[in-house]
Amino acid sequence: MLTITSASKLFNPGTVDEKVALMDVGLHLDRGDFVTVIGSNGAGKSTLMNLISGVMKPDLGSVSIGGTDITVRTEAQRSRWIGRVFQDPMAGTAPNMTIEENLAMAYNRGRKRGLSWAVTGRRRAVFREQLGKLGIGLENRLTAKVGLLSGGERQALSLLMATFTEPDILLLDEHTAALDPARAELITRLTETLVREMNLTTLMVTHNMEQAIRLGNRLIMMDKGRIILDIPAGRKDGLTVQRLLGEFEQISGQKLADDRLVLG
Ligand SMILES: Nc1ncnc2c1ncn2[C@@H]1O[C@H](COP(=O)(O)OP(=O)(O)OP(=O)(O)O)[C@@H](O)[C@H]1O
Repeated sequence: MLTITSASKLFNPGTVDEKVALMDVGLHLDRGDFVTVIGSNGAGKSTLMNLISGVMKPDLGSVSIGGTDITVRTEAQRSRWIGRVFQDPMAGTAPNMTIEENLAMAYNRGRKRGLSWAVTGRRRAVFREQLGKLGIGLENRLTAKVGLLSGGERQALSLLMATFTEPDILLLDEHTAALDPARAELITRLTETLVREMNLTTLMVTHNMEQAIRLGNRLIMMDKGRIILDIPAGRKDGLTVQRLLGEFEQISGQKLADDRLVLG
């Protein structure tokens, strides 16, 4: 479903600020794979997500979805295939628009320009049904401005909007990190349900190692722009944070110096 081939990305090349964000990264996800991504600060996780979503292009290498090379396509052109939820609950939704207007926008994502964002009676029924799945009462607040929702409610809506059109790839960029533990757990459960029901091919960046172990069928660890560990479904069972830290030390020859990652 998703194939990244030999992707490299360098920032500020040839200057004192040169940073290797990705170095010769190869990754293939089959349809329905749910891959969690961990790694220390600056490991290249966000850059990887940005290359897939089209926010930036690799200096070398390629990205393809479903066999189509999308390396040079813009972010807007890719939006029909890709749904993304960011860490910041404010990022995925338009605060001055109502819940139903936001959903109409998500519904039209990647479709022909000029289509109306009008909320028809039929669409409203679909929106109500979809929102009902979240189980937090948003289906009764269709005309509420999104700016009035709590962070957790907004993130639940962002998640629904990102998955609404059953994208080929779902990118979750530390999407529970800014929430309190109870809301984070709610969003995690919703994520699991939506991914499972739609069999979505998913890449989820998280700083929470427990979460990375518990969720999904595969785990990758990044360090200094490379994928240094790729743990497939069978080997994930029985994995512990301690063992993961041990593997990191063994491969990189150093202790993991990122408290946020170690402590979760
Ligand atoms: N726009 C940019 N300009 C210059 N350097 C950048 C830019 N974006 C990222 N970098 C650098 O590239 C490297 C990888 O950054 P990236 O944000 O992908 O890491 P990350 O794994 O997401 O880190 P974190 O967990 O801290 O968010 C880092 O050294 C970072 O400083």
